[in-house]
Amino acid sequence: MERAPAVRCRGITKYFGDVVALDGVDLDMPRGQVHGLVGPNGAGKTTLLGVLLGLTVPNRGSLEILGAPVDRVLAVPDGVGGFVDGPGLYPSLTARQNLAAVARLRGRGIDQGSEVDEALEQVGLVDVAGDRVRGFSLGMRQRLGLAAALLTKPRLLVLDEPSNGLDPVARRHVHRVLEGLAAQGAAVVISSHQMDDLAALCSEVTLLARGRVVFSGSVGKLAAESGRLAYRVLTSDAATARRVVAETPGLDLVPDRHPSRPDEGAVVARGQVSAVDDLVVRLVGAGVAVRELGPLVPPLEAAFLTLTGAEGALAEVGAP
Ligand SMILES: Nc1ncnc2c1ncn2[C@@H]1O[C@H](COP(=O)(O)OP(=O)(O)OP(=O)(O)O)[C@@H](O)[C@H]1O
Repeated sequence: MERAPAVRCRGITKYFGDVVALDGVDLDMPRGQVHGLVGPNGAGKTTLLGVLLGLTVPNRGSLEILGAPVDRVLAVPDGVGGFVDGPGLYPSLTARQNLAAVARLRGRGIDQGSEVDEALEQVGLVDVAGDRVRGFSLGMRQRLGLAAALLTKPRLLVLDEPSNGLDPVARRHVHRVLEGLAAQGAAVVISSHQMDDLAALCSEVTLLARGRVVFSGSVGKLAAESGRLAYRVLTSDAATARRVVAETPGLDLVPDRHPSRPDEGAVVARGQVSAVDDLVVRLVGAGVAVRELGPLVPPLEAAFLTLTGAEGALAEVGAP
């Protein structure tokens, strides 16, 4: 059983009236990893997370969680924790009282003292443990929701936009918690619109569009499938660099449409990674120093725009 993936969806379909929110989703999510769900607004991410949390019953398809088939009933499957659409919290109770309430409700042996303190510590809320949640910011509520989920020691943790409202320090904190959980063998599934979060955290991502899986696999594979990206190259000699780009097979020189970053020495070249490798070798051979080199649009974002049919947005940044 432990060998089974954390999640196995086959043909999961969900309608809301005439709207097809999920349209035959086949998906495996392994244990011991953070798996990202990404897609445009209305793609079906929250609906899928709701199915995993037992909040939404699909119309068709089969679901296995942690090796066990899930019945078509509204119930949190064993070993699963998390939340969608924000954590459910009691505003008039303090952070510690909220967690103690979770411990009592979901309990089975959760210590209302030490384990609650440990969860508060993990999400960095010890200093405000005695404050009422009514006065909490969005980011503090998000972290308290995460602490509540951690208390139940989930083997599958499901979170909708976990970085929503977090400042950079809190965001790092949450990343560490999620990575730690995955390192201990749990599966973590998050949805996010923040590509840098997904790139930093996720071993694998699933891209949903109009309720269908359009890609599922490693971030590296997704970037490779996005094809020819535009790279900005800052060198010691722009004129020679332009000539070398023009001479390098598989590369096109494209206008830098980022006038807000006026680097006289920068050129923008579009092509596969292998052609860009070749360019660097040729530049050095021509006595031109490469000072900076990077994709104009991060590969994950480029893949998102390409695979969801939003190439127009890519064209705006010189990467058609
Ligand atoms: N309870 C509901 N009743 C009716 N329609 C719904 C309901 N929940 C979701 N939908 C519809 O199902 C589709 C998928 O919605 P969902 O919230 O899963 O998308 P999402 O990818 O999470 O979007 P976002 O990025 O905006 O959060 C949308 O067309 C949405 O309007």
